Amino acid sequence: MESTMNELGNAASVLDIDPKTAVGGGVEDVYGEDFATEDQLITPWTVSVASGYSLLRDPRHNKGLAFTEKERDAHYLSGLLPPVVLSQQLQEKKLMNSIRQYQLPIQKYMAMMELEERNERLFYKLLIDNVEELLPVVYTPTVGEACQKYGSIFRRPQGLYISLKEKGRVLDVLKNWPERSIQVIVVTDGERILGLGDLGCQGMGIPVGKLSLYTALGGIRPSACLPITIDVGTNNEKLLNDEFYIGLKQRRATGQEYSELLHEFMSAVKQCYGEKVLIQFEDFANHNAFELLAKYRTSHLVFNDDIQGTASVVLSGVVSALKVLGGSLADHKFLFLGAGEAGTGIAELIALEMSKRTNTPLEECRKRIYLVDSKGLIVKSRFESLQHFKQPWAHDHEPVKTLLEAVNALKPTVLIGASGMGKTFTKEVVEAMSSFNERPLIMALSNPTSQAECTAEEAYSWSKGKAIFASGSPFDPVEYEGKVFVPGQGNNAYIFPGFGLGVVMSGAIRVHDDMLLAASEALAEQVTDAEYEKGLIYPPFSKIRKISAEIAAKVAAKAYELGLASRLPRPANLVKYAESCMYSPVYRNYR
Ligand SMILES: NC(=O)C1=CN([C@@H]2O[C@H](COP(=O)(O)OP(=O)(O)OC[C@H]3O[C@@H](n4cnc5c(N)ncnc54)[C@H](OP(=O)(O)O)[C@@H]3O)[C@@H](O)[C@H]2O)C=CC1
Ligand SMILES: CC(=O)C(=O)O
Ligand SMILES: [Mg+2]
Repeated sequence: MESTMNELGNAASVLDIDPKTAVGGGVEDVYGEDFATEDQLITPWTVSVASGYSLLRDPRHNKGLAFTEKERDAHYLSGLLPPVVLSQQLQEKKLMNSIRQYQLPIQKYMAMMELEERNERLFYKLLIDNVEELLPVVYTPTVGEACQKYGSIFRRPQGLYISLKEKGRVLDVLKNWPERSIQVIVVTDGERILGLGDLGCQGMGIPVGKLSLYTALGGIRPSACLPITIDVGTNNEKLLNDEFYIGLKQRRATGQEYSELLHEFMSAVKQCYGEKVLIQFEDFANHNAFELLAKYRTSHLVFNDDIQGTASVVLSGVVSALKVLGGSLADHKFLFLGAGEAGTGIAELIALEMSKRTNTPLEECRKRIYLVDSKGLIVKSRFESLQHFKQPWAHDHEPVKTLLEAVNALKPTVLIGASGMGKTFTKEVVEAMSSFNERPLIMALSNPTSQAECTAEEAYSWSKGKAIFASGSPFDPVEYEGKVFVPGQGNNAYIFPGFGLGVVMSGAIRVHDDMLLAASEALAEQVTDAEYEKGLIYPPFSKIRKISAEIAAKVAAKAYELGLASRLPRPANLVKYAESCMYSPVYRNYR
C-alpha cells in the first residue's frame, strides 16, 4: 500500500496536483484509480453507503416512480426520484404508449430490453398483459433481426457465454452467474438460429428470448432462468470478417473438441445446479442436435425444443384441425418440406400418436408420412446416403425431385413446411393442395417471417379461402372475398413454457415422449368451439397463462404416472398447483 501511495505521490507531483485533494472537484483518489498509469492494476471497488441509488439500479427490485413515499423514506430514495408516485398500471400505460411510437420492430425490441435491464417486474407486466402485441417483438420474428445485430445491441450480460477458451474451467464460469437456484437453462451453440443459419455467438438473443417466455407465459421465476451460449466458433464468413463480431473468430470446432466442451458443460450444470435443472437445447444444427439429445436424455433432464417442442405443438394443431377436416389422424396423409429437426421430430410424434390411437405398429404409421428435403422426396433408393434421422422415412416410392411433383404424386391432406426456406409453397403447390382437398391443412412453420414457406395472404388467396393455415411467425388476419381469415401461429412457444413448468413443479427427473403427447393434448383441449368457427386450430396467445397451467398439469400428471416425478406427495389439484407456482410480476411492497 505504502509503495502505491508513493507511486501515486510521484505521479501527482509530476502533474503538480495535491494527491489528497486531487481529481477535478477535490475528491480524494483513495483507490488510485485516477492516478494509476494504464499498465498498473487497480481494484474495481464499489462503495456501499446508505443510499437507495443502488436499489434504483437493481432491475430485480427497482420500481422506478412507483416507490411509495414510505418506501422512499425507508430506502434512502428521497431526492433521487422526482416527487410524483405512479402506479404500476400507469407506468405500463406510459411505456406502451412510448413503445407504440417506434416505427421499427428492432427499436421496440431494444426498448423492451432496456426496460428489462431497468425494471424486471414492469418488463414482465407489459409482456404478460400485452402478449399478442409484444410476442412478435421479444420473440419471432424480431428476435431474428436482433440476433443478426446482437453485437451492436449487446449492453449488459443477459446470460452466460461459454467458449472454447473456457474449456477445463466451465464450472468456474457457471459460478460467475449471480443466481444459484436455477430451474431452467436454455442453451444454444448458435449454428441454426431460426431459419437464418449460423450466427455464432450472436445467437444469444434466442436463449434470452425463450427464457423471457418461460417467465411471461409459463410463470418460471426470472431468477431461476439461465440463458447460455456455447461459442465454438462460427462458419459464417461475414461474422468472421466483421471487426465488431463479439464471438470467437475461428471456424467451428467439431468432433472430439466439440463434444468434450459440451460434455464438460453438461457435467458442470449438474454439479452446480443439481439433477433437476431442465436443460433446453435450442437452435443447434441437426448434426449435433439429435446426437446431443440421444446422448443426454438418459442421464440428464433435457429437452430439445426444435425437435420435441415443435412436434408437440404441431401434433396439437393437427388434432384440432381434425374437427374441421374430419376423419381420424390415421385417415390423413402428411407431406413435409424439410426433413431436419422440426420435420422429422413432428413426423415421429404424429406417427407415435397414430400408433397409440390405432394400436398399429409405429413403422406402419410412418408410411402415412412423407418428407421432402433439399434433394427431393425421401425414398428407399436414397437410404444409404441419408442421415440417420431421415432413414425411418425412406419409403418405397420412385424418386421425386420437387415439392410440386411430390404433392401431385402423393395427394397429401396436410402439408407442413419446416425447411427454413421462404417462398417454397408456391402458387402451384397451394393450388394443387386445394384441387384434391376440400380443406387442405397448410402449415408454414419456418421462422422468421422472411423464411415462411408462404404468407397467410398467399395461402388463403391461392386456395380461394379453402386452406386452414398456421405459421411459425405471426401473420395478421387476411380479408379474402369479403371474409376475414385469422391465421394460427404454430410455434413451440405454446408448449415449452407450460411443459417446463410441469417438469419443474413435479420435480421430474427425465423427459418422456408421453409427456410431449400430454402437452399436445392439453393444448388442443384449449381451443373453443367459437375459435374453431373462426378457422383457428390454436387458442389465442392472450389465454396463454391459463393454457400453460393446463399443459403443466397434464405434463406433471404424466410424470407422476410414469414414476418420473420426485416432488411428493402429488398435489391433488395439479392445475391449481400450477397456477399457484406461477411468478406474478406485480410489485412487492418493501418494508
Ligand atoms: N414454428 C416453430 O415452432 C418452429 C419452426 N422451426 C423452423 O423450421 C425451420 C427448420 O428448422 P430445423 O428443422 O431445425 O432445420 P434443419 O436444418 O434441421 O432442417 C431443414 C430441412 O429443410 C431442408 N431444406 C432446406 N432447403 C430446402 C429446400 N429448398 N427444399 C427442400 N428442403 C429444403 C433441409 O434439407 P437437407 O436435409 O437436404 O439439407 C433439411 O432437411 C427453421 O426455419 C426454423 O425456424 C423450427 C423449430 C420450431
Ligand atoms: C421457434 C423455434 O424454435 C425456431 O424457429 O427455431
Ligand atoms: Mg428453435
